[in-house]
Amino acid sequence: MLVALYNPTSGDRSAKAFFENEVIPYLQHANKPVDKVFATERPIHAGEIVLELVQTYKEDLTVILGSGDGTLHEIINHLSFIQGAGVNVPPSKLRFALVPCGTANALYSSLFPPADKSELSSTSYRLKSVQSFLDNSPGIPLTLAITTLSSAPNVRAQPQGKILLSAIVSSVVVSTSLHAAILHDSEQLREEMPGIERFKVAAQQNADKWYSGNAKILPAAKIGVVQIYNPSTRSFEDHPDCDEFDSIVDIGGPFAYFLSTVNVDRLEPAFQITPVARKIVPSEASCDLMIVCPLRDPSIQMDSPEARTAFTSKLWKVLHAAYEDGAHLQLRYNEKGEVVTDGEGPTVVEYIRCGGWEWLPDDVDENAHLLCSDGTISTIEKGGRAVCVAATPMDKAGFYVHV
Ligand SMILES: Nc1ncnc2c1ncn2[C@@H]1O[C@H](COP(=O)(O)OP(=O)(O)OP(=O)(O)O)[C@@H](O)[C@H]1O
Repeated sequence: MLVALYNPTSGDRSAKAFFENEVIPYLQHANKPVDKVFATERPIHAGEIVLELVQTYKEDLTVILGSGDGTLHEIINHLSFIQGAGVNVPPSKLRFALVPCGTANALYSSLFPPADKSELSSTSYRLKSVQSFLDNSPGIPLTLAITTLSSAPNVRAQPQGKILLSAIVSSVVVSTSLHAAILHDSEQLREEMPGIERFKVAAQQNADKWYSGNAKILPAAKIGVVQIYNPSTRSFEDHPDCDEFDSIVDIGGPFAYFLSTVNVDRLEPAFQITPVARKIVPSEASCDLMIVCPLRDPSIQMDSPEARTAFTSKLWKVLHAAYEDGAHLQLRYNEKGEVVTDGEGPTVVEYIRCGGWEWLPDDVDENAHLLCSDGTISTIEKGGRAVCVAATPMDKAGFYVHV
């Protein structure tokens, strides 16, 4: 069963025209006509359509999906939680050929890195995953990041307790701190600013915020240690705080940036925030974690309003460098705390490869309670925490993308 499914409201709303004029005729010419075409009519609809198809056609289903990352996120979550509690990834393989129709298309542009900006709008570029499907590529399984939000321990102890755990499955990004704050605030601005300028305004609103909490970094199962990227050798090493007796790494805040990805090295075609993710391919399900802790800056001794203001320009340097082929990993502090591209000073960014992580926001810092999962914002309860774990797809199950 071959179906085309598109979200007509994704990105610049051109999915319908692109499917009618390009995708469907292309498949027809290749002697693989689609059996059915679906357009989503509302949020969650994509998940409902695919669930019904999976129940009927099981293994024998390929979806040509025209959307951004958000629609894929909805499908994955709808299928994963259909039994109410716990994660229940579909028991069979579900195959997708992706057609980028969204605003950012993080997954597509990571799997098919564009040579330059002009390539993004070319039909042949947008049909690369469809072409892989036609070429009978087996597809690659998506690693899933499963994030569980839990209540405070005292709430958990109450006998009449309500639902205490909720989980979200991501195939692109899970973040807290600045990235989550920008996604949260930009959503509130959507009405008055429909274009991408709302992200810039949200970034300005949050420019000098730090986020208080603690993180525990967990090793991937087979490697058994947390790994940290060394930009000098351009390779991963065992994290120095990790040994055979304690494989968990504790990182104390405050944090300016805390973002983890699976499957992708970028969140937009040029914004390579976890650039090593696809250069050094992980050998098992792992998250690539990009952290900026301002107190690594030798010129900052303590958290103060002046220190936060002074740090803003350094954080922008990091984020701008991510647009230059992921050059932020090479940035270091000199003795004066200036951000430089040479020397032996501490790296501005900590780039970690791990099996997962736990985020414990400080009760008093409301901003640290926001969590972004593929663009969806959740709030961690006071006293609660978020635990994110990368999951290995089983042999004959999971979500596959033609690449
Ligand atoms: N017919 C519809 N009307 C309104 N919203 C819809 C409809 N169909 C789907 N949606 C919603 O649109 C949201 C955004 O879709 P999608 O992620 O595909 O595009 P995008 O946000 O432009 O791209 P990206 O995630 O790559 O930035 C989805 O989360 C879904 O809930």
